[in-house]
Amino acid sequence: MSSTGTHEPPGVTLPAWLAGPETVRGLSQDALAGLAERIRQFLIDKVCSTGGHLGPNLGVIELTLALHRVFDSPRDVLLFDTGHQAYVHKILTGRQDDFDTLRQSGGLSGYPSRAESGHDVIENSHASTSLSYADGLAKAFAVRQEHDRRVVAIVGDGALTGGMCWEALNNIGGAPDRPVIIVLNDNGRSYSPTVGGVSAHLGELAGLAGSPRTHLRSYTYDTDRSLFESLGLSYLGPFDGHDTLAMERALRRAAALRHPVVVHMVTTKGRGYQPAEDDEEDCLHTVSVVDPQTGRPRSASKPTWTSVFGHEIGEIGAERDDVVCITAAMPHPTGLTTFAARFPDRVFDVGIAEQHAVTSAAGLATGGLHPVVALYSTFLSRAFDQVLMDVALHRLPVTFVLDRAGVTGPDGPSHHGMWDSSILPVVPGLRLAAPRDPSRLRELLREAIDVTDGPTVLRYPKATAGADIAAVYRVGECDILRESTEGEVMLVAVGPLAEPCLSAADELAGDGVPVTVVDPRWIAPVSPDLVSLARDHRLVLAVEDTTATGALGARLGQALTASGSSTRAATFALPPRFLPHASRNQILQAHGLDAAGIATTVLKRLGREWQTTIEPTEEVPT
Ligand SMILES: Cc1ncc(C[n+]2csc(CCOP(=O)(O)OP(=O)(O)O)c2C)c(N)n1
Ligand SMILES: CC(=O)[C@@H](O)[C@H](O)COP(=O)(O)O
Ligand SMILES: [Mg+2]
Repeated sequence: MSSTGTHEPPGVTLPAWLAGPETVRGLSQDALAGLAERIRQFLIDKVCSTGGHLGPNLGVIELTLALHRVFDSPRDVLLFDTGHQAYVHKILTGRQDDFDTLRQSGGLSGYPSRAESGHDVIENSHASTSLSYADGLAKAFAVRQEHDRRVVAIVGDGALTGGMCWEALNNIGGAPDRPVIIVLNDNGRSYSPTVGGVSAHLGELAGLAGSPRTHLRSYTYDTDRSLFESLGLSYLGPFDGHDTLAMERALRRAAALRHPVVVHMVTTKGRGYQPAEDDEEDCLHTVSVVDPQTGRPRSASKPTWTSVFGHEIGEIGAERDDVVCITAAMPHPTGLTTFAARFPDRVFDVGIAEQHAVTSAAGLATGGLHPVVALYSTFLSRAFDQVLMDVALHRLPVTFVLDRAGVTGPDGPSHHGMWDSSILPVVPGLRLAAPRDPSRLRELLREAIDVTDGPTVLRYPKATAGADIAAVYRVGECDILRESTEGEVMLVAVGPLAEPCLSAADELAGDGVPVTVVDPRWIAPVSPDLVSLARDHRLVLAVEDTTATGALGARLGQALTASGSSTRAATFALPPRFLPHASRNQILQAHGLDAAGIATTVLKRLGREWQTTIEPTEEVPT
């Protein structure tokens, strides 16, 4: 019985015989259509219960069936770009029974996973990589003389706005005898409608420039040259991406060419599920646990770090007409919707193109503006050189706002934003801040946009934004959140981990261990005030939601040693390895970054094996 008193329909099941790709190759067209519809209902039922990428996967049901009927995975290699649209591929490769565990600790990954299946290749969820993998695999098969193996990349129109795709196309098009089959899944959207000249060109090819590609113009590719043909590839299409038979014929034609080829499939994101098709924002790109009747969350969401940023940048935009914003195809997920609505001429969506976003921001700053580049932490990694050389070398005032910093959770190892705090501090002149609460986010954002001689960075997690935590007093840039006069232990609380650090300090005080808790606010470069505060303590532990390698604790230890201090400083952070998916709190607890774990670690570091009275929660596989 559901909370609304109605009877929830029994879970949708799939035929038990659907155990591998070979099981769909003999189906009649009618049976295929029936199976596609059952898969559609299965996805709606399961993903509304677990959360995940609903819209993208509903749009590739018929396409994935056609792929597995024409190609012989895993001998032929199917490469899913970004990988968020590989649920149907997982169903067709024997994993239908695991969907109740989707994106959960120890359960099915939301992306391809080599550990799950030999049919899976690209694990990372970072867009625009599939064509480069395809280029490399095609070269490998040529060198190894495995000429019967086909390389098939499935790339979205959004991913195709990423620069790596064009670097790969340059190579693929330059090798006419090295076949690569590129299946373009064109639904006209990234999250929002895909932007730029590439999208407009695809719209022309599909016959409907600039609008959702729901109908096809008859297009004979011989008459007009597509961009792809200009690069040396063949182009087939456009085809109806929901007509399995038409796509099978197209894919067989493509394979028979024995030449690099783009097969243009026009699909509808969220196909067959009205709440997704009607969702203007992003066609239910990613859903939390939602009501399958409406596609909407069952309970109201609480203010998040993203929403705090989104409101404040809107206020700043009204005060500072030199502030402009850049997004890499993610205006809503990064909180820029309000700013875009209020200042439509001062927000730029550059497509899934983070490297370009950063250097375009350098151009904006050179032109006298103060750009704010809003990205997910994990995606900034691919634009490190642009931050270092195009922004910092020129001492340009660009502010980066990194959402999803630290442990993200269900999206797994390629999404945890656990590298920025170690990579960015090597950039000369760059200043990195980690707000502990909404008030500090607003305060630090304003401090950042007031910096005129170099890059500034803010980082915060994918989480609800907790209550404000007042400082007892401030020393330079550092906030003293709790003071102990005995100078035994100092916790350096980085960002939102201030809250568990204070809880741990309360527990330790009860164990007779006095603890000072300091929030540095700016975590790079290391503040002299922080070094001075640390020198007055015997043990200093920096508690950080990031990889331990090169984190603040390590840099603080270096500074203390350089100052001749005997104070021991250490980092207490995540292990320097890829962490599998689970919830954010499960992962933080599993690595001791909750109050119980922090208290226990302090006692161990002090050589006192006392157990705290806070019971650590259950262990989860890490
Ligand atoms: C480098 C990078 N930047 C941003 C993202 C976030 N992201 C995930 S899916 C997506 C949109 C992908 O659009 P498309 O390739 O057209 O696939 P669709 O969802 O339409 O099937 C974006 C921007 C990402 N995964 N990788
Ligand atoms: C595949 C991808 O990169 C995004 O769709 C991501 O999964 C979204 O993450 P959030 O749900 O945290 O916005
Ligand atoms: Mg798309």
